[in-house]
Amino acid sequence: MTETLARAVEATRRYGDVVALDRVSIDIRAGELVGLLGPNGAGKSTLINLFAGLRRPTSGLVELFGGSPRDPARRVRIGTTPQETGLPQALRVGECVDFVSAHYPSAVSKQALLDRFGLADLTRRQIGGLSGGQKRRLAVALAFTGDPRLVFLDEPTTGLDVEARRTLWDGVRRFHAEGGTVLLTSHYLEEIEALAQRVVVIGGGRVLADGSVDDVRGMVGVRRVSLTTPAPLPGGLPGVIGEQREGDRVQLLTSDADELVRALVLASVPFSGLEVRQTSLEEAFLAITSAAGVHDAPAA
Ligand SMILES: Nc1ncnc2c1ncn2[C@@H]1O[C@H](COP(=O)(O)OP(=O)(O)OP(=O)(O)O)[C@@H](O)[C@H]1O
Repeated sequence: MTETLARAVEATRRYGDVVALDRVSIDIRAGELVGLLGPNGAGKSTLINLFAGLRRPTSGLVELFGGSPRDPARRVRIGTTPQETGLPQALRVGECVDFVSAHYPSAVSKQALLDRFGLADLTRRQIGGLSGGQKRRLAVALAFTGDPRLVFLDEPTTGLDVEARRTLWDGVRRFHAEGGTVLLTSHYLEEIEALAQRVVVIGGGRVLADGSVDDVRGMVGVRRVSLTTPAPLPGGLPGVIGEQREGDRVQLLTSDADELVRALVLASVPFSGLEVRQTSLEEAFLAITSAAGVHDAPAA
């Protein structure tokens, strides 16, 4: 059986009256690339902090490599990039990598690391002079310095332009292809779809869905039915949970596409250009979180 690298069993974390995580159970197995998806305040960072040994659960169990996440011998085998990082402004990029490498028994090659994250040209630049996106890429690269088995990335590409985001994705994919395990949070659904094999949807401190990208889409079973009609649509169409019209083009989100199309035909709605397709992960995500009464929408 595949080894479990990180595990939460019925883990709850409170901050005063706030229940940030509510009896969460999840296993992260060796070789997985898991996307953690959820609206603001869902508990994503709290879960990473528990796994990384930065916080303790109020109740329940959290394990890293089969033991306490607070044990330095275990923590040295993980890499993390928190949501916000403070880098030493006066150091050069290369010096910063050397500084972080010195904390690990087996650091990766500096050149290879900087190449992998598109930072090789910046080795001699002072960190204070880097752009926001360059600093973010460095912060993410530093998570990989100590040759970790497991990496936690909390919104790794926030604030990056499309090209920088893709460079970073390539770096993460390479690590994963070489056997590394990754748990990443993201508000970019495109990112989760591009990188993750497994998606855990979390909302209001609870796990709402856990499966492949396709499973999560399928779980809500929502389909998008598009058609062109000049006529107004009759009321009470089966399973419709959303409707948008632009001119004569109508988009319907429905939980039962077959019944909906039958009803349109029976009502003699004059339509053309019928299309039925799977929803995006974003639509599935919104359906899951709204069904669970989690109202915060994900940031764009
Ligand atoms: N140190 C803290 N003290 C008090 N409340 C906290 C603390 N850290 C987190 N919380 C609360 O716990 C809940 C979960 O926060 P968390 O940061 O884990 O969510 P998140 O899913 O990472 O959100 P975001 O997407 O906005 O980063 C929120 O209600 C937050 O306000």
